[in-house]
Parts: sequence; C-alpha cells; structure tokens
Amino acid sequence: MAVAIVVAAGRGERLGHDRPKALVPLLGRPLLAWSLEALIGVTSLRRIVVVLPDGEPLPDDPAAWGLGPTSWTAPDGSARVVGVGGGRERSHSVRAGLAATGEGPPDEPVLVHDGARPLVTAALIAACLAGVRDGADAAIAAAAVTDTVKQARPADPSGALPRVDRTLDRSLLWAVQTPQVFRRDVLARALAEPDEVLAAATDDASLVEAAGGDVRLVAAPRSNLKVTLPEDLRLAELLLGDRDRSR
Ligand SMILES: Nc1ccn([C@@H]2O[C@H](COP(=O)(O)OP(=O)(O)OP(=O)(O)O)[C@@H](O)[C@H]2O)c(=O)n1
Ligand SMILES: C[C@](O)(CO)[C@H](O)COP(=O)(O)O
Repeated sequence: MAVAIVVAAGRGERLGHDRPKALVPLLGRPLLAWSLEALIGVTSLRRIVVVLPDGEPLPDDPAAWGLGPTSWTAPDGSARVVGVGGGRERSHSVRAGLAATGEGPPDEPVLVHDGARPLVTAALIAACLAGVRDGADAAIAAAAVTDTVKQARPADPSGALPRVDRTLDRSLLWAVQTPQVFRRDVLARALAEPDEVLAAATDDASLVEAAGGDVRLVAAPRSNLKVTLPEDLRLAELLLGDRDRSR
C-alpha cells in the first residue's frame, strides 16, 4: 500500500485568476478534481491528503467537485481522502500533507503530486509508485527535453539582452514533473530541513538529492503539464477534450 499528497494550496499568481488555482474551473469542475480523480482510482493508495489554501475545506460532498459520491471514503467506510491547510511555500505544504498521512512503515511509498497537473494518468502514477524499488529512494516523472537549452549570464540591470554562456547537452536533460514518489523515511528526513531550505526547493526530489539520495526518473509525456500560465489552462482543456473523445 501507499499514500498520496496532492499539493493544491498555492495562490496561482501567474495564472491570475480570481480564486486559488486549484479551484479554477476546467471543463466544468475545479482544476484539482482531475488529478484527484485519477489518484482516487489507484486502489493501492490507502490515504490521499489534499493540501488546500487556508479557508478552503474539502467539500463534504465530492459531487461539489464533480466527483462520485463515495470518492472520499475507503471500502471499509473510513475516510480515505482528507483535507489539510497548506504552508507558505510548496515544500511547506508537502510537509503539512505528510503529517496528515499519519503513521506508516519507513519504506512505505509516499506520492506527491501537484494539483496543478490535471492530466496525470493512472499508468504514470503506477509507474512512479513502482519506481521506488531496488534501493531507490525516489522515483519522479520527467519528460525528455525536445528544445535546445542554453545557459545565460544573469540578466543585465541595464536591460541589455541576456548573453548566452553555453548550450547544454540536451541528451542529459529532463523536464521534471510530478508525481514524485519517495520512501516515507527519506521524505520525512528531507522535510525536516529548516524552513528556508524548504522554501528554496522547487521540487521535493531536490531535497533528497541534496542529502545524497538515489532519485530515479520515470519517463512521462509532455502532456502531463503543469497549469501555470493562462495558456496552460487552454492547453489542458484541449488535451482533456482529446482524451475524452479518444475513449
Ligand atoms: N505554498 C504552496 C505553493 C504551491 N503549492 C502547490 O504546488 C503546486 C505547484 O505550484 P505552482 O504551480 O507554482 O502553484 P502556485 O504557487 O499556486 O502558482 P504561482 O507561483 O503562480 O502563485 C500547485 O499545485 C500549488 O497549488 C502549494 O500547495 N502550496
Ligand atoms: C514540482 C514541479 O512541478 C516540478 O516541475 C515544479 O518544480 C513546481 O514549480 P512551481 O513553481 O512551484 O510551480
């Protein structure tokens, strides 16, 4: 068995909507509901913690988010999906989510997913869960880079265009996504770092890498995009629409 943490407590400033990003409508239900539905369908996830903006509770009725009536409940009638308030930065929200998963064995897989990634599939979730094996401390979704990537000098305060320093070897580069799955003891140790260390981490795997952890990459499609900017919301609508039409 395993547990999942869906981080959805961000403000969504780059999206610029009138409400927290997780609750922005996408094809008739909150953005968050799409990935939450995919996770709920993975029966090996015994508990799913949804990390929400303060003051945004998990609705009593899943139908409020366009989800089935038993979505919050385990087969034995216990609460399987629970809500918790987030923190100042993403990693702080992950820490709050981990605390809300309760106790578990040190080698229990803990899956962390961005609620801002609505196109995650059951297959990718399963592949990331399966990736924490053979001594790996973590397994994270990532897409091969298809553009040429260059490293530039810091932007010049004069407003001059940034100057290229070097072209990076694209064959060694990956665009990292979520899910990111960790051994429970490894993630707990990583999240025990000081607040400012967590605040500087843009993903959880980087905290594990900094501690010398063995982090493996799971090939993921570019369609597992993160809704960050307004055009990403339109892309997600188109991709979800295509997926529904192909079923
Ligand atoms: N304090 C935070 C910040 C982010 N997140 C979550 O982490 C994921 C990735 O973060 P991002 O896309 O940056 O979301 P926001 O922080 O909301 O976006 P912005 O930076 O544009 O405000 C999102 O699902 C977001 O809700 C979170 O749970 N708690
Ligand atoms: C965790 C993540 O989605 C991996 O690509 C990404 O780092 C989140 O970045 P954000 O700025 O918090 O959206």
